[in-house]
Amino acid sequence: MEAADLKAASFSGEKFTRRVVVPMAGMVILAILLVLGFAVISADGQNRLEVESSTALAETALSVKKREIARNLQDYAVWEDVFKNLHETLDFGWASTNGNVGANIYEGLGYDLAFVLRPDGKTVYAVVDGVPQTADAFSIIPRGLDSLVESGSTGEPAVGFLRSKDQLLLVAATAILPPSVDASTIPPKNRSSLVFAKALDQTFVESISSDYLLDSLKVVEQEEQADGATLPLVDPSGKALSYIVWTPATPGYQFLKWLLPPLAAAMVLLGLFAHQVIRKVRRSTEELEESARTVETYAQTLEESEARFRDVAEASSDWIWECDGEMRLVYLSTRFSEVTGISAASILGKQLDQFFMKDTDAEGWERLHASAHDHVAFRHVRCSYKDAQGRMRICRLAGRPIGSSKGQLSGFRGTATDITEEVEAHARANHLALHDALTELPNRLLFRERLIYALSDNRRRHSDLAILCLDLDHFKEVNDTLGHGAGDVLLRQFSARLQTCLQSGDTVARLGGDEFAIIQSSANQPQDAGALSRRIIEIVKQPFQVEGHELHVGVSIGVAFPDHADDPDKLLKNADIALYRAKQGGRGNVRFFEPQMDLELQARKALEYDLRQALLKDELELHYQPLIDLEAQKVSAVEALLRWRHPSRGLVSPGEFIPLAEETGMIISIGEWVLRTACQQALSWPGLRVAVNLSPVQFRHRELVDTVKQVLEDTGLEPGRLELEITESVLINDTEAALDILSALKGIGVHIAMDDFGTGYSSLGYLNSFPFDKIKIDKSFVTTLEDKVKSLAIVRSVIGLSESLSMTTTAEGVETMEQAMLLLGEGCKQVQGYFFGRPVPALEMTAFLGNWQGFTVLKSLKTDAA
Ligand SMILES: Nc1nc2c(ncn2[C@@H]2O[C@H](COP(=O)(O)O[C@H]3[C@@H](O)[C@H](n4cnc5c(=O)[nH]c(N)nc54)O[C@@H]3COP(=O)(O)O)[C@@H](O)[C@H]2O)c(=O)[nH]1
Repeated sequence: MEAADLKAASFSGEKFTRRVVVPMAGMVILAILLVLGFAVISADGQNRLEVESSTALAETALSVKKREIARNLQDYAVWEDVFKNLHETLDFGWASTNGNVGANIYEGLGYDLAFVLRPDGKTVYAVVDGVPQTADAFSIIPRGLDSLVESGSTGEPAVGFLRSKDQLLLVAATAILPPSVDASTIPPKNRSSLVFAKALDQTFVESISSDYLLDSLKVVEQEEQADGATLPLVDPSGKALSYIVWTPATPGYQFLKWLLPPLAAAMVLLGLFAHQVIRKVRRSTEELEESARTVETYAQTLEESEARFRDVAEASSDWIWECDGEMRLVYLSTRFSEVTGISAASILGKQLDQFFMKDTDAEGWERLHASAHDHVAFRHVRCSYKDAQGRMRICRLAGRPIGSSKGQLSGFRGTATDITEEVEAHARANHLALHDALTELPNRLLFRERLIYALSDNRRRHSDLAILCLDLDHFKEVNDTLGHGAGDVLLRQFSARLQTCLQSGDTVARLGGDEFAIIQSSANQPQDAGALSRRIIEIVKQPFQVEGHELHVGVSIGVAFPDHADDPDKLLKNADIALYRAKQGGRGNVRFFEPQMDLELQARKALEYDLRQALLKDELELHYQPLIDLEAQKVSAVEALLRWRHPSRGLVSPGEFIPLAEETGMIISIGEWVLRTACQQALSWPGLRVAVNLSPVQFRHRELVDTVKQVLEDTGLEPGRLELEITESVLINDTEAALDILSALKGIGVHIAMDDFGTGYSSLGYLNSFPFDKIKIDKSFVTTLEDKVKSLAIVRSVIGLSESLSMTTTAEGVETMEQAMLLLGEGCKQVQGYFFGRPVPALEMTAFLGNWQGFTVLKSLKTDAA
């Protein structure tokens, strides 16, 4: 059934109510009304029949009473004795004798009145309520009696209802005639009349009522009852004098009474039954509706799913294929031609494996054939085919057997998904995941994989293996000065040169930044690793041409062998440790890993950890060494020198931990602490300048100038009382930037001293370019001042140069009086050294300053010098 048909077939509860419940209820109500109507009409009919029959009965009763009175009257009127004693003569005695026309008329016959009227109408004899008397009949019955008497004079009794003064009477009158004489011989006008009257009193009415079963019969003046149970009592002229009324039986109502309860019960039952039926039908209808809806939903879902399937089939690169039992292609969806460019007709009829070819998935290919043989479904079988242009494409096949109606295999049906792009993308992603994008060399991941393989192979073949870690010297400077673009070019050129040094089977990888690594397989280790390292160092010595610049960089190499570790990560780490040591020993070096190096590295790490804690645990402190102004003969400054009081290591020399702090960057926070502490301390030594050493790392830090400003502001030390000591090395790499920083510092008002002058490049050009406030002659010259002519010459020329540039000269490391005398003689302005005072904690320095007797010493020195 179509969805639309189902929809049409189903109808809602509302419709059900309209189409089924309402008509059914209407019919039931109509039936009830009809039955009720019929019952009421029938009851009414019965009632009317009853009224009619009771009316007939009442008429009969009256007529019986009339006939009865007429017959009784006739008995007396046609009696010889009556004719003789009451017509021919009037024998009152005879008449009143009981048994004649006396009390017996009342007591025996029940008539209330009896009259004898002469032919002239005169009442000659009367019996009233059984009492014979002479009363006038017309006085008692004033109206209608005369005509009744006249009618009865014919000899036939005339009967009618007449009214006395106070009651209604049934009256009968007839002529008194002798039975022995032919009545016609006596003319009517000569006839006497006998009249009987019976009052329609309660007794009379009740007798009729009981005799004729006329319930509640009574005489009324007006016609009361509308239902017809009434009968007029008319006088001889036909005028209604009164009415008798009674309550007729109501068999109809009885019938209704009898009928209605069971009928009502039947109706209720019928109603309940109908309700139940309707409920059931309604429920069934709703269930039907629900199932119709479900079917409709299924149908709709099916339709949507079909549409979706069609859309997907048309939109995706998949195509649908079908084979017969012999695995010959018998159907190809339209997408086939669109994707492959091949006409379906040219392929149909071919075996499935004639079109599709085995690809890298050999196991899948076997599975495909096994599935075809065993009639089971298969999927994810990767295979290839040639498209219309002859290009090799890769696709993924899935199929399931199609059963015939007899349950036999009638073929296979499935999908083919072209995954060429996916495979290519995967390969690309794979390549990207395993190679360095800049140099195209294997990356760390691939290097590690190869190393794992090489190590397992090495174990198998017992061949020797070397791992080389390489790091370009001064690469950072190239990046910083020429930019990252130039750095990238350099890295590419370097990687190209590296590859020329390798043998086939070796792997070179870029591990990150300027860090490279090589896996060298050779039967002659460690000699070959050494030779390769030297080759690389040599080849890198050749200048690189980068963006118009000729760059001279070196390379440091660390080498490790599986002898010390055959775990790939450990091996690489060992090579890295060796590289670190190579760099420490000066650039352009090669170092082979030794277990000792690892221990040193561990020690260094422990020191690094402790140093990090030192700041937090307040283990750092400053010692101060005096600087003596020879001219003014006083202590003019103190140099702040850092000390680390370690709980177990003891007092650690800055020479030991400052390089580590510089390498790890901790020097920034340590340096700031030194600066702040020294400035704060200087406040307690008024008039003295405090000298603070700046590490090259600290000097290059972009926040140096701001930090200095902030510290001076926070501590309130006058800027002119702070002297910052820098070494020549800060000027070497980027002189201009360094000069900018120096100018900024000078701008704050602090003094700048060139420390350790003579140990580095000793470029006099720096002194010209930037007017330092002071030059500190390194202690190595002072120490050898007496022995080496060269030292004296250098000291002398530095002092001369300083003077000409208006700078102060400070000679460091003065340990003897001789050195001091010599320096004084050479015109040196300031001296510093153990001879005058060793670096001491602040408290001791305060005491030293208080006890300073230097003037006398200097004076004696001056005298000696003179
Ligand atoms: N960046 C920072 N460097 C600092 C800081 N504190 C010290 N240092 C540098 O550490 C190096 C070693 O310093 P130290 O062991 O304190 O040695 C200093 C003096 O004790 C020593 N000196 C002084 N007089 C003499 C002497 O007569 N003979 C002798 N053999 N040595 C002497 O010289 C060092 C001071 O040198 P200098 O700084 O060149 O004035 C050292 O390079 C310090 O610079 C710091 O807080 N930050």
